[in-house]
Amino acid sequence: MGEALAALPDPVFVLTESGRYAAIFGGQDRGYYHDGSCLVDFSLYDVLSREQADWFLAEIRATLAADCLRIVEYDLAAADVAGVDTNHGPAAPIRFEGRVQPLRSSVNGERAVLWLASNITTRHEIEQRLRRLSETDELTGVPNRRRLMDALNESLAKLDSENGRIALLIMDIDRFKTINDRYGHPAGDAVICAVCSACGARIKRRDLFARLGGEEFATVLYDITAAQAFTVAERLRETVAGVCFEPRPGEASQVTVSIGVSVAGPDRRRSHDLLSQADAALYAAKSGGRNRVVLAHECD
Ligand SMILES: Nc1nc2c(ncn2[C@@H]2O[C@H](COP(=O)(O)OP(=O)(O)OP(=O)(O)O)[C@@H](O)[C@H]2O)c(=O)[nH]1
Repeated sequence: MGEALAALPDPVFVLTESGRYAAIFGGQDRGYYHDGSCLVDFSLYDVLSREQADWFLAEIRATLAADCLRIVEYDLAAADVAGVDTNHGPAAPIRFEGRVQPLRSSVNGERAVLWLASNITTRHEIEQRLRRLSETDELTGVPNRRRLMDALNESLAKLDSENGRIALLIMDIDRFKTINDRYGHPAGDAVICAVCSACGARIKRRDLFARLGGEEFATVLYDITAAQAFTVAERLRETVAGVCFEPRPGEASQVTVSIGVSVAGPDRRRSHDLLSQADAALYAAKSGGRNRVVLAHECD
């Protein structure tokens, strides 16, 4: 039986309620795991940083309290664990999936869990790459509509109703169809990319600039008043107007944008409302002559 447990591909730890390694089985593949057998009889606090040990202990206790299997994910490098031989096993941090199961009988007089640690680094990297791809606009490399909506919904959910200060800018290139018609679709694409990089460079790191699709973009500005949001939108409008592109060799051209601005407040906390207000303001900017910024409240 002991031989069968030792042959398990993934390492299995018996960890007690006080955070002691009571036993370790399996995890034989040195290409995938380090040898953790030296940890037996040590406490999590002997071999890990306080922060990491606190996290493991909290998970052990949460599993004992829930009295059922729990699945957790975490990063851990051999270098983070005192006593483990870092020469035999992966050098980089490993992404682990921990399957944590309460044990029915006590171990050394304590309640304990079985902690099965599986190396999911490759799967995790693929998941991260797919997530990045699903949130990125293919043409420009900036965040796409999905990423913008997720960020907007997340921040609106956290917004304090008293001090709600998030602005949404929707920006559309003026008479973009004429660029495509006159110079061709690839030149139109180049203009879209130029607008993205010019605007992306003008907003703060904490804010988000995204391409909604076609020649339409959106910006979420955090912790900002309506007047400040209007100023940022004006700055973006001027920035785009100052961008020179060369649709044909030796031929310089410029584009302008119209921008609608809406601001989250106690009565405007749903992303749908913010979007439709900013859209209405954008429409007002277009019909007011284009190359301008309109604040939603002006067209209420
Ligand atoms: N090159 C390029 N063109 C696109 C892309 N997506 C949408 N378009 C074009 O963008 C143009 C948008 O035209 P309209 O919606 O009529 O608007 P507009 O000409 O910008 O006029 P206003 O918005 O009223 O100022 C259409 O010709 C679309 O084919 C894209 O990814 N690349």
